[in-house]
Amino acid sequence: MTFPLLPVFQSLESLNGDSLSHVSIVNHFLVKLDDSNGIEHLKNIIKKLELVGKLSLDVSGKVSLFSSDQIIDVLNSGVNKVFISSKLALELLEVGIPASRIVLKLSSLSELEEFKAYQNIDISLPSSTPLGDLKILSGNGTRFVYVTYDHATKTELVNYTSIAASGLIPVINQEKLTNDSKNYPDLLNISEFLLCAIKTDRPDGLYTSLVVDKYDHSLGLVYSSKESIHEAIRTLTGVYQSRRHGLWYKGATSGATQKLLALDVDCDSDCLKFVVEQSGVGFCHLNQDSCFGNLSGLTQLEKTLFDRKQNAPEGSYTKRLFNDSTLLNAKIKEEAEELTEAKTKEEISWEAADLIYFALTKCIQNNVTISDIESNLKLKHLKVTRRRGDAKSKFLPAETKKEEVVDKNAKIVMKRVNVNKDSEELIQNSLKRPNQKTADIMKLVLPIVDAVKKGGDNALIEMTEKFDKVRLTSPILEAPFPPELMQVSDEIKQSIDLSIDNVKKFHEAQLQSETMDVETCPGVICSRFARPIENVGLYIPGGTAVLPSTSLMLGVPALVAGCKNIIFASPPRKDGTLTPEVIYVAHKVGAKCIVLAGGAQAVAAMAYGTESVPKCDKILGPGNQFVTAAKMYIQNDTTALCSIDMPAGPSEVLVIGDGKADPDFIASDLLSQAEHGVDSQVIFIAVNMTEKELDAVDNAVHEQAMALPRVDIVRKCISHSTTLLVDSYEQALELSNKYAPEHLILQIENAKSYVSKVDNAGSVFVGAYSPESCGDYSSGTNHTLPTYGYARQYSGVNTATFQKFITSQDVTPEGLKSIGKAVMCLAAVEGLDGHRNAVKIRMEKLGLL
Ligand SMILES: NC(=O)c1ccc[n+]([C@@H]2O[C@H](COP(=O)([O-])OP(=O)(O)OC[C@H]3O[C@@H](n4cnc5c(N)ncnc54)[C@H](O)[C@@H]3O)[C@@H](O)[C@H]2O)c1
Ligand SMILES: N[C@H](CO)Cc1c[nH]c[nH+]1
Ligand SMILES: [Zn+2]
Repeated sequence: MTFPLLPVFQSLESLNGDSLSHVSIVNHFLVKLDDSNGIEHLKNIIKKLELVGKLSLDVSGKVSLFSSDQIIDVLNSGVNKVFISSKLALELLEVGIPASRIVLKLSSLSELEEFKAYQNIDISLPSSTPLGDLKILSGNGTRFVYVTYDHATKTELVNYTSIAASGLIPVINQEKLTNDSKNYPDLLNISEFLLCAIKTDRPDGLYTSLVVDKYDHSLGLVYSSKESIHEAIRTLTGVYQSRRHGLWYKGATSGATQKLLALDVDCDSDCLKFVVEQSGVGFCHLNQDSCFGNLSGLTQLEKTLFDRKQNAPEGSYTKRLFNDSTLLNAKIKEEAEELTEAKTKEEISWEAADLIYFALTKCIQNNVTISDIESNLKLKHLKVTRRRGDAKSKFLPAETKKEEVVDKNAKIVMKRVNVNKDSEELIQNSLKRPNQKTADIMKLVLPIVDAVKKGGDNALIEMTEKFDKVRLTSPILEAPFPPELMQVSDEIKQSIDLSIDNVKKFHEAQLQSETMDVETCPGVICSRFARPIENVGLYIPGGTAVLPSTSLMLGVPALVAGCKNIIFASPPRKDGTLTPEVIYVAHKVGAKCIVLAGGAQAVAAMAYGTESVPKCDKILGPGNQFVTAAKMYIQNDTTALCSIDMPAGPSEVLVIGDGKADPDFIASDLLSQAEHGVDSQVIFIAVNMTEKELDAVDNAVHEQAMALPRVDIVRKCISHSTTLLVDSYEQALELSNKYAPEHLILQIENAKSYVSKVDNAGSVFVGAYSPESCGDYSSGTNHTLPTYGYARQYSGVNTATFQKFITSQDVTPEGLKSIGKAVMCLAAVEGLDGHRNAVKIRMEKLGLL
């Protein structure tokens, strides 16, 4: 039940804090709106006066000017019910608006015929309707009797109250109502309506009354009399009837007064509910919040937090949170993540409690109360149309992200940008790599790394089952590798052998095995010598394509450098095996074992070591975003004590071509990298090319792409790839140097002469017959190269990547004579006398001072 009276405001303008105060305890109101222009104003009023769920709207006036969309909009904004004509009601019911949010404003009972199916629908009728007719209406909905008579006098009260006594709710102009008939004797007293709607079977004629706070927590049980009800409503405070002491103004002596917020009647009208705001020590005479003890749970937490905000001693953690928003936000994120990972009932409730604590601390920090939160919940509950509720893409695991629909017949074409005509912004945007979302990926990767760090082999096996869909019994394959696992055809063997030979030759040539000695001054010999890194972990990608070539690009230089333990890692196939070519290369380079795992879990296993995976000192090799993020993470974790080669992410190529270049060659080079992955990028810089020549390249790209088995990947990659038109080779190289591509292909006249102009690139392919594929496999250069613009500061993998360089010096007495005084002087400048002494002592003994 609700209060047996519905005050109506005749216009939005008449609805404000003052006009609400005398009817406030009724707690539900109706406002008339004749014009849809007022909707935005209405929304503001609901927010400002905190009327979510308390305000109903009568839009049936004159000719109704509201569309069903506008009605849905107001219902979504926190309006409780709409009083509407039967025509609009039918429209809304048909689109699925719940009947409970509609009040049919009928002009005659016959209109009800069409609503037979809605037994519970609320209706409102003019006061001219005979009471008898209203009472015999079937269905359980609320029956409102809309009293349009504006000049109500005390004499009409009899009719209104008889309506209330019949369980019907009179709708009355709020201007005719008062809560204080002592001062306004001509107006209708709200308490009269309540009194004729309630009953009691108690011999003393009192009404049982429940007292609750604004969260509906019971504070205690009391009794009301007609007089105490009048007084409570008049004074808007807690006034009851004490069975021993008569009229009881709560708090009159103790000071623990109550503000009366609302009054309600129970389902069979024999119990009242007083909603109050209690001040002072509490409701109970034992100085506790409630007669049933003190409050607990969220309300208690809210109270404690408010208290801490005012009075917390220094050193209180909650106080620290209030003062440090960065810490508080971080804790909220941390707890939210932990809740997402919790599995058991105990874990979930534990983590949820933590999250609620930190979330509520943020609320109290900003003076947001539980009641404000509840009012938002109420608003959401009142919405009749819902968002789909999908999570933002950044919070979804990569594998659950929805695939966009693509037209498989559409032309695969790179967009064109004219560097001399188009805007700088367009040019820069076309050179942006697809977003790597490192921070988001990191969130997915950290739990994986942590699990393997803590759980070792078991965690590794579990992660492999989760991400690579195969359950292994052991996560490694140890050397010597069984010959049956590395069966490859002779042709493949010869190709691998040839490639290994060339890569070996090129990397051996880079080996700095000689000690470098330099006599910087007479008697001062400085040296540098290389040592191999002892334990190296080589990651060989195997997600979208198995890349045995990467195993030789990493394994061969490791062998050349003399690394003691070469560990391979690569994701297993669904049957748990590994591609035999990778095992063959592992065998050729003398790898100690192969970790049968991919992604972040493989990186973690090699960085921290597990029961069976040896801990590595450096992890090298390309991989997808998970691999790269895990590498970035472990290199910064001092507990891993592990370095990495570089961020080698999605492959990319930049081709500079001119009108003399073969369009098929250009297209084939672009596509060879586009097929690596959807996050790869290919750029074509066309120097002085005609429209016809450009079209020829575009057509070749489309035709060749359509014939590739990985056309779907290519299509996505090409969608974020661009052809840039420039006027000169210099302009082309300037752009390329800015982009710093992993691979740079020069398909231009006199290509060789432009190599000296290259400042930033992973590897350069010179002239028409140097496709990038040669460098990927067999020419001898390394294909593990810096991507994403890191070619500005990183080199590709080379022999030195597997070495560290140690310096040494041999200073003779003559040498000390040469540099001793300079050392002493600089040590003194730095105030480091110990340093100075170490030279001074020697020089004195040598008689040099
Ligand atoms: N820059 C270079 O030198 C170079 C060389 C070769 C390859 N590449 C690049 O390496 C990349 C290889 O990527 P790939 O995916 O084919 O193979 P990958 O081996 O790097 O990654 C596959 C692994 O990712 C993990 N994974 C997949 N989905 C996951 C998820 N949702 N959450 C956590 N982990 C998940 C799985 O464990 C899987 O084993 C490509 O982008 C390619 O362009 C770069
Ligand atoms: N182009 C890749 C490096 O970005 C390497 C590779 C391996 N297999 C084929 N291509
Ligand atoms: Zn490649």
